[in-house]
Amino acid sequence: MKAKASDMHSKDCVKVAVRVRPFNKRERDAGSRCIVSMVSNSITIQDPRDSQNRRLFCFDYAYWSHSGFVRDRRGLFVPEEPGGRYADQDSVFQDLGEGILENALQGYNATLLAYGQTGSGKSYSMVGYGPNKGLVPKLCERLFEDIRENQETRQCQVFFSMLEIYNEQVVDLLSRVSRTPGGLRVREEQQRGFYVESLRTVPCESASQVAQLMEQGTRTRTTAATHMNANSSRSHMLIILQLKQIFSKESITKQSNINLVDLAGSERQRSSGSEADRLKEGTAINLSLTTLGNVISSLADAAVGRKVVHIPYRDSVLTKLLQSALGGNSRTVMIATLSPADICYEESLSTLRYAERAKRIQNRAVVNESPTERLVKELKAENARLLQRLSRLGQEGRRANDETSKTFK
Ligand SMILES: Nc1ncnc2c1ncn2[C@@H]1O[C@H](COP(=O)(O)OP(=O)(O)OP(=O)(O)O)[C@@H](O)[C@H]1O
Repeated sequence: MKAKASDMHSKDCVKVAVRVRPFNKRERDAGSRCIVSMVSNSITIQDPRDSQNRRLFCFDYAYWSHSGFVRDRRGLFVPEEPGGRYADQDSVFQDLGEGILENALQGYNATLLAYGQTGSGKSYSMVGYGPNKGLVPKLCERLFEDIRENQETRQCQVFFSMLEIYNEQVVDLLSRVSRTPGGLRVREEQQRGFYVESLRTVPCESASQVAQLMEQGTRTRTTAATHMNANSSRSHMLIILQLKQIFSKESITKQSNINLVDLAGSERQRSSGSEADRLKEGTAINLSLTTLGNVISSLADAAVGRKVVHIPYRDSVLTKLLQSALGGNSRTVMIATLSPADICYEESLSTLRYAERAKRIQNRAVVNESPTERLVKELKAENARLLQRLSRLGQEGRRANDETSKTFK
């Protein structure tokens, strides 16, 4: 549980995973060809117009979820045969979700970002559909299991928030009151960094309570999208789990934030709306994603020693809220999702390039132990050391006295 000192100041590269989904109906109907192949952690994409043009990428994890699966009696997509290459929700969780949870339990902030074009499998990986639960519900189940198993050694509090960023406006997906015109304000404090003012944070005691809140949030998101005549795949969804752990015996409090981010579809937005809508979308909707790309590029350049004067975090709401996740105090994982189809070549190649840049980002995560508690802990240790020394000196003093009195007898 305790982070090693060497861990606390070392650089953590953003871990990147790529996942390829099965063909969808449209792709099957179009007789699409699979242009993506994977061997271990490397992935090759082939230009459908030029078979000699292949690009190879290597990532921390590569998940083949395109073929080799069956639907079992429970409705779960599982490998056709034991040990088959199909990566199911469980294996993705074991690699990515367990690590995120472990980091949060150690006191690190942790972030998981899903990036990819609309319909490439972001929501499937993050939230899941039906019995095929994704990373977020599985992570919550494991978190509350861990809390129950260790309730003798620590007390835990979990707070849940869910928000959406659309057109650079923040919408609280759990708020019971009507939407604030212009959205909620993003503020900055020196210690805390950027945060959303008046965002509802709900204390939670079980994974099922979190699941209910997520359902409520998803409903609000769909309604909001309809209300704004928008498509929810054009907004960014951010779930924040705040975890507070109190270790009374050691007088330590650890606090960590888990950010779970389902980004807007990364494809170039083609608006079917009015001229004014198109203008607005061209600037505001893409602004957060474009800025995210710029932040990632600048950080990737900085990581390879290029001179970078300015990281443009402040240019969009999303990058303000993700500042600590990108180049800051967080252990961050990105899952980039791909369609395997030839008709999606351009978008898939651009996702892979984006993911490759993200891989170079270096963060500096630290364990968030409460300083006052740490001080108490340090003072207690110092006190114990002094008492021990005093008692040793006392014994030595007594022995010396005894020796002196012996000499003078
Ligand atoms: N790994 C997978 N295995 C099986 N089916 C998948 C997988 N990934 C995605 N799918 C299916 O592909 C479809 C599109 O996936 P999903 O809704 O997750 O895309 P998305 O990227 O979140 O899209 P949007 O940006 O519109 O939210 C869904 O029907 C989903 O069930």
